[in-house]
Amino acid sequence: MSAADPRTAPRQALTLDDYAALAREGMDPGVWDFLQGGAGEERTLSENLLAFDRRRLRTRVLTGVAEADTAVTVLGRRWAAPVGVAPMAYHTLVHPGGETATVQAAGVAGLPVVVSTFAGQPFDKLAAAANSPLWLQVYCFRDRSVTRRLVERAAEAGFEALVLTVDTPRLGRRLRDLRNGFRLPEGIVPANLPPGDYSSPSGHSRTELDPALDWSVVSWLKSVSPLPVLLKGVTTGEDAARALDAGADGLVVSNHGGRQLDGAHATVDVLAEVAVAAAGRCPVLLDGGVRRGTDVLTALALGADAVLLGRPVLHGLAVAGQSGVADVFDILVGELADALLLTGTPSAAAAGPALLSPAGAGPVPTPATAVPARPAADPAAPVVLRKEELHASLGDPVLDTMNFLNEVTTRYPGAVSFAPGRPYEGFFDTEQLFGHVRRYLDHLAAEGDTPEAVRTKLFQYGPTAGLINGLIADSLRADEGIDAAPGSIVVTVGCQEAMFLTLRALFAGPQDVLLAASPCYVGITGAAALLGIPVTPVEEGPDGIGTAAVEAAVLAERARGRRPRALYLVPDHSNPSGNTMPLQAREELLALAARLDLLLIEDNPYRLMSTGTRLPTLKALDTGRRVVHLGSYSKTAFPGARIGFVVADQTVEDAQGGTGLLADELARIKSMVTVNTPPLSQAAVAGLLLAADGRLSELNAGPAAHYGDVLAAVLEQLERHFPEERRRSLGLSWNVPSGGFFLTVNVPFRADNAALLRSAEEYGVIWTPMSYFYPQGGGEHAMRLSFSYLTRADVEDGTARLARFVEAEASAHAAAAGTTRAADR
Ligand SMILES: Cc1cc2nc3c(=O)[nH]c(=O)nc-3n(C[C@H](O)[C@H](O)[C@H](O)COP(=O)(O)O)c2cc1C
Repeated sequence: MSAADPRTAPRQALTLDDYAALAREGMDPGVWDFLQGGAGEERTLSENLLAFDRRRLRTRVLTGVAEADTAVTVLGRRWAAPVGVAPMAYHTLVHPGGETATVQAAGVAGLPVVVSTFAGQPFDKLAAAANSPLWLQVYCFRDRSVTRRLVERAAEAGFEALVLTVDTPRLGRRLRDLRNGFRLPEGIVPANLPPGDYSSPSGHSRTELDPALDWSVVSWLKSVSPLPVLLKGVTTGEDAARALDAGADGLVVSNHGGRQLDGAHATVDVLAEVAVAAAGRCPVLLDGGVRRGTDVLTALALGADAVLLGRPVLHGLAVAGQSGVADVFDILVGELADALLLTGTPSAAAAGPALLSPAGAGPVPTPATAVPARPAADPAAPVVLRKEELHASLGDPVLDTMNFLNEVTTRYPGAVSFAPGRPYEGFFDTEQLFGHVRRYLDHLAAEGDTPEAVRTKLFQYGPTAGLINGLIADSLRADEGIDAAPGSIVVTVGCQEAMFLTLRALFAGPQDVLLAASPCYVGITGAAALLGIPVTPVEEGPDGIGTAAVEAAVLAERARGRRPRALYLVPDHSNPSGNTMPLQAREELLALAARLDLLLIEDNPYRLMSTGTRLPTLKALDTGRRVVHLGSYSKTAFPGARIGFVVADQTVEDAQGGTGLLADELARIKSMVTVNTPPLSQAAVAGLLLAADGRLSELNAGPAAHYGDVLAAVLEQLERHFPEERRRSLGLSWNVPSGGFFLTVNVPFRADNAALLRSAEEYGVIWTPMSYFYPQGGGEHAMRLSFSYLTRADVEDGTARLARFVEAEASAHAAAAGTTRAADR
């Protein structure tokens, strides 16, 4: 099949793409299409390449690295570079040397080969030619005895591992092959399978491959072979976790080179998710689109232990047999060595996330979107700024999370809205505001301030850390049992500024990650995005965030070479879920944080607005000063004041041994952000605190009862419209928060923007898609209902509308599912 002149090929081919071009020249077009093509419109196929193209590496200089070591160890075996050969059927199709030539080239390069179930040459012949590890790729047949025999043959030949392909219940729709009516040429048959008709790969896969595999296949395979089992085709964190539970010894992040589901993600885009879930417990490999040494390094930086190379190996083989494959390896490994050296990375094993852009692994603009130089502007024309020239974080979708919701709310003013997390306005009284300020001014006078001093306090720039820190400290002691010195408190412009200051101070470099409860309040993920801080979600359950999940996330991040610096959480009546952590979970989390040297950022705006027993805050239980406590007066006083605060009582020691508090550092940052929090606002809140002797809980007993009553109304109405039997048959459920402003309703259909629009337009009811609070995916079948802004009457009306909407969506969903099932039959 190879036609290009092998003597000229290596001279002409300087890159793997050069090899592809040469291979194509000499190949039968039908074979080329079979080899090169992907499924459907080949969007995933090209995305595999584009996703690498979008990434850029950070280079460190003057590192003293004169030569980089490309070697790695995988499953206890040394590979000369983090590169292996991906399993590909029928190497004999492109060169008579077939798999033997590939294996020989790999042996010389010190790289492993994963041999396909559909290899064109027998395992024992390959083993005899091999000088590096051979693994067997396994397809599981309907007739398990065929699979079993295959595996046994490989083990007998000395293969070292099994790679079970899990993304192929049947072959993807490869349109090029369908159009070409592709059939394997005579003589091209699998050498390690029983005789049969293999001429149509897709036809054969339909009749022979087991389409109904489940996780039990892993234990079955392990029961018939002592070899380690890797799963090829895992592309989500959830499946990675399941795979490890099922006993997998390794994972290959793969979309089959874009040959299965067209529309699947590029593998490099999902690699980090899988690597985090694997948490260093097993090797993680990646294939798909690797064409350059920098692609290999990018994959390592995102958490891969090694990559597998697919089509380029067949290109090299087609062009020049064993020497072509050898040249492909030389080019790729040489490029990798260059990339290591030029980024200042001493070895492949040392490659980590710091090699990627500061936002972690965020895509960088493609050349197509790069900004061209602009012609000199007409000096008289008003300036027009280009979005691409503003800071890249402004493109982060989290910043637009609420845009659509706001748009819908404006467009349907008559709808009942379960969306805003605002306090109820019935308790606000304009006149009282003057009373609060007056009370604070009287307090200052009683404390000995002269009228001039009072005037200065109100009218001048004030102390950056705040004016009313003493009153806040008293209130925290009276209400929360938190013993915080006034000097450890910084009064901020809303809690949002407190988050911003805290993140800025604590996160030192690209290796520092923020763990955040998932689902999560968008204010914190937005602040992290603006500051370029990577966020790793930690799943929250009905009892809030669990220690096992936190520990797994911390270990996973450490395995990737990153430092989990702090965990952000809302322990009481969380936004958005409404869940509350039990006391024991709080104590366990504090113990874990101490053990893992993790800081906790506790945000707790809703607890004093809730009736019933209040559990101690994390800060009240915090004997080791691990908790940075964020506070807000937006719910307990009024949001227009924009008063929040942070208790940051951690000691900070400088290189000379001098010490201060984290609060001092936060104040230094604040001095360059908002300078000080408006004194008039502080005065209004202080007056309120004084009115209640610091006990906001007492002052808010009325509003808290109101919120409790509205929450009860929502629960009653949901129950009325969906009694137990009905909701069970619909697949509907909701949580029962003990307070706060929110609850979660799980629905049997996708609660996305399209559904929200139908809900507003046809039923006059608005809610928030829960997926907004999962920046990395999740919550697609849940909605957040906020009730704080509503009255009982609103709730009755709104829930009736919501019930009609849910019933309609659920039956449309059931009808669609029925149609699909019928079509499948
Ligand atoms: C011609 C060809 C045959 C393949 N045969 C198999 C196979 O038998 N088993 C398997 O698990 N994957 C198979 N694959 C998928 C590869 O193992 C791998 O996932 C993919 O080629 C990697 O992408 P890349 O070609 O962009 O490097 C095949 C791919 C190609 C191109």
